Amino acid sequence: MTEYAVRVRGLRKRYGEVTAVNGVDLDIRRGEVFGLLGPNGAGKSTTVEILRGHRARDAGEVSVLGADPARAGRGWQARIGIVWQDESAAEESTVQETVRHFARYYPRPRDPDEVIALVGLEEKARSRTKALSGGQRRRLDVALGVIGRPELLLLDEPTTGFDPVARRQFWQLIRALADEGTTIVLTTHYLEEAEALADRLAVIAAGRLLATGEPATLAGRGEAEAIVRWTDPDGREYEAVTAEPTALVGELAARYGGEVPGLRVTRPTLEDVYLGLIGHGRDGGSGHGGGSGHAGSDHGRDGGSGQGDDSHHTREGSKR
Ligand SMILES: Nc1ncnc2c1ncn2[C@@H]1O[C@H](COP(=O)(O)OP(=O)(O)OP(=O)(O)O)[C@@H](O)[C@H]1O
Repeated sequence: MTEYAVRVRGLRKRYGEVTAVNGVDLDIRRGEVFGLLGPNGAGKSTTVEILRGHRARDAGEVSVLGADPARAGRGWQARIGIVWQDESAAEESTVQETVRHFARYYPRPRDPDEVIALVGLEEKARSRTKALSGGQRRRLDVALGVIGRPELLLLDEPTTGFDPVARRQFWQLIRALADEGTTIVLTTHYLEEAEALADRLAVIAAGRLLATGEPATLAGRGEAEAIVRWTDPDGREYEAVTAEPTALVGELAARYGGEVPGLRVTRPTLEDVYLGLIGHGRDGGSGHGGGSGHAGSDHGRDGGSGQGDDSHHTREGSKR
């Protein structure tokens, strides 16, 4: 058994004139929760479909659970669970019948009633699937994805349409599956979901990999300086970028004789880093790389306004 559940090298896929995947490399370790982020049309679904063997590639090497998806057989397929975008059709059969039916396809399925409870559909177990709400149907999709006790679970935007409580229940389920050793690859547009679940992330745009890493350190986020904002009693807003926010807050507290008016101290969020990577950072720039930490921001470039000292880059009247 190799250390990796998924290895991809130089993956390319075109649809006519459109290059959907343009030379992507991925290494996803066994037992890892791996998030794929990227704007609409980035190539995420295409990549996941190729990993599953549902789509042929034009070039590159792909190994999933030790096999090439283009040539792997039924035994290999049974080791993989999937939750696709808009998958389930409205049916006359009930939730329970549907889950039991799918369980029969697998050699070592989970208990269908347990799975129904895991996805929070107990009260709907006897409802026809056509009577489910959009979010409930999505939960059924998740149930069908995990019923076969997969070694690798591929989830394409699994929580679209979930209410906030359902989303958190789903996160618990994913963490429980990860604790059991399931490798999980998920695409999502919810950055808080990526942050909550993923051990590592890849950001792709226009079919190319822009960055990979842990959510806390992606694209220099770990070393990024803090932004300290405050409002002068005369109403002017200030912000300073500093590696030593505590020291600056101490200086400000001394200057204002106690409470610093309108004080806020922030570090770049995953969203800041993501937007910087895909070229929609705070400066609206085209920053691909985000090596500065505040990916796409212009902090620290236009020096002081007289407030603060050389260790903090301060400017006045900034706005988000
Ligand atoms: N079956 C298809 N035929 C032609 N073009 C396609 C097909 N599927 C995807 N594409 C194109 O390939 C590109 C990548 O699409 P893909 O669905 O992989 O993106 P995505 O990152 O999953 O997007 P989203 O976040 O919107 O789901 C897009 O430009 C899309 O229009």
